[in-house]
Amino acid sequence: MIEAVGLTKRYGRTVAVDNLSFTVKPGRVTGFLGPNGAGKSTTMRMILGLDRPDAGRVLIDGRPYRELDRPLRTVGALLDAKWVHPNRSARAHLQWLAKSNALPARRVDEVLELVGLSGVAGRRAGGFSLGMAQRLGIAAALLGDPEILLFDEPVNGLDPEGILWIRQFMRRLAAEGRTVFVSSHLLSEMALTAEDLVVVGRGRLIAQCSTAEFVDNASESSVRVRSPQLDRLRTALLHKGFTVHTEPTAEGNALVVSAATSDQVGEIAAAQGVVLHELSPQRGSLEEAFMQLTSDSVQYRTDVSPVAGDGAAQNDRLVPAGK
Ligand SMILES: Nc1ncnc2c1ncn2[C@@H]1O[C@H](COP(=O)(O)OP(=O)(O)OP(=O)(O)O)[C@@H](O)[C@H]1O
Repeated sequence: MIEAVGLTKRYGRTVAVDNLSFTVKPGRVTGFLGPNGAGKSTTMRMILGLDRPDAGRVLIDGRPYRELDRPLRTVGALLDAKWVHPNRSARAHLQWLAKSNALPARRVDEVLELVGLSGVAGRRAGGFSLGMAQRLGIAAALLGDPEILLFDEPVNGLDPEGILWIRQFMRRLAAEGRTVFVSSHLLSEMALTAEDLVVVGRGRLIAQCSTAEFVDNASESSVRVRSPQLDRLRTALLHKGFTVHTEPTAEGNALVVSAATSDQVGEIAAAQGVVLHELSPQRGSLEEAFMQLTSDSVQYRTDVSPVAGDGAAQNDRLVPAGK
C-alpha cells in the first residue's frame, strides 16, 4: 500500500507536485496518468526517497522509504531502463545489484527467467533492444521480490509485442497480490492495463477512482440511432429537449443523441411508432475523458497560429496553457 498525503514539491518557482493525496492498493494495477510535466516522475521519486517533499508525506506500508529496513525487499522500481552499465552483461548487472543490496545470488537467475532473458543473460546489456532493456529493468526491480512495484512509463517506445508482454506481466504481478503503480501518458494503454487510476494535472489530483468510473463520470454518454423515419424521430427527440446531430454512415444517416440513454431514445421512438434499425449506446473513450478533465491542467499545449509575414501558413508552437 502506498499513501501520499498533501505531497508537495517545488523546483524554484515551479510547483511540480501540489498538495497531492492518493492511495494505491495491493492486488491491483493502478495507473498514474497525467499530461507531460504533470509531476508523475517527481511523485515517483518522492515515493522512493530520491527527492524530499517540501510538504506532506508519502508512506509505504505505513513508513517513509528512508525508514524501511530492507527497501529493495519492500519496493522495486523501474524509473529509467537505460540505467545500466553498457559493457556489463545482463547477468553481471543483476549480480552487482544483488550483491550491493545483500540479496541472494540465486535470485539473479530466477528474475532472468521471470522476464524471459535467461537465453541472453551473458550478452552485453548495452547491445539490448529497448524491449530487452525494459525487461532487464523489470528484472532488477523484482530482485528483492518486493510487494510494491513502481514503473515509470514502462511501455514508452516498445513494439506491440513488448507492450503486450509488459501489460500481461503487470497484471500477473497484481494477481499475486502485489501493489503495482505504473505511470503512463498512454491512456488507451492504461484502459487495458489498469483497474484503478490516479489522474494528475499540474501536480494536482484530478481524479482517483476505478478506470471504468473515470470514463463513465468524465465522458458524456450518447446514443446512436438509425431509422427509416429519421426526421420524425429527430423532431420527437428535439421536442423532448435532447441535443441531436446527424452522422453520415455507410448505411445512411444516423442520429447521435447527446446525454441520453438507449432506454430514453427507444421509448420516445416507440411512443411515435418509429421503426428502429439501430439503437446503440456510445461510451466515451478514456482519451476523451482524460482530455476533458485535464484540459485546464496541461502545462503546454499545441497552438495553431499564423506565422508572421505569411498569413496563410500555420505553425505549431508550444504556449503555456491558459494563455
Ligand atoms: N530537477 C528538476 N528541476 C527543475 N524542475 C523540475 C525538475 N524535475 C521536474 N521539474 C519540473 O517539475 C514539473 C513536473 O515534472 P515531472 O517530470 O515530474 O512530470 P511528469 O508528469 O513526469 O512529466 P513527463 O510525462 O513529461 O515525464 C515540470 O514542470 C518539470 O519541468
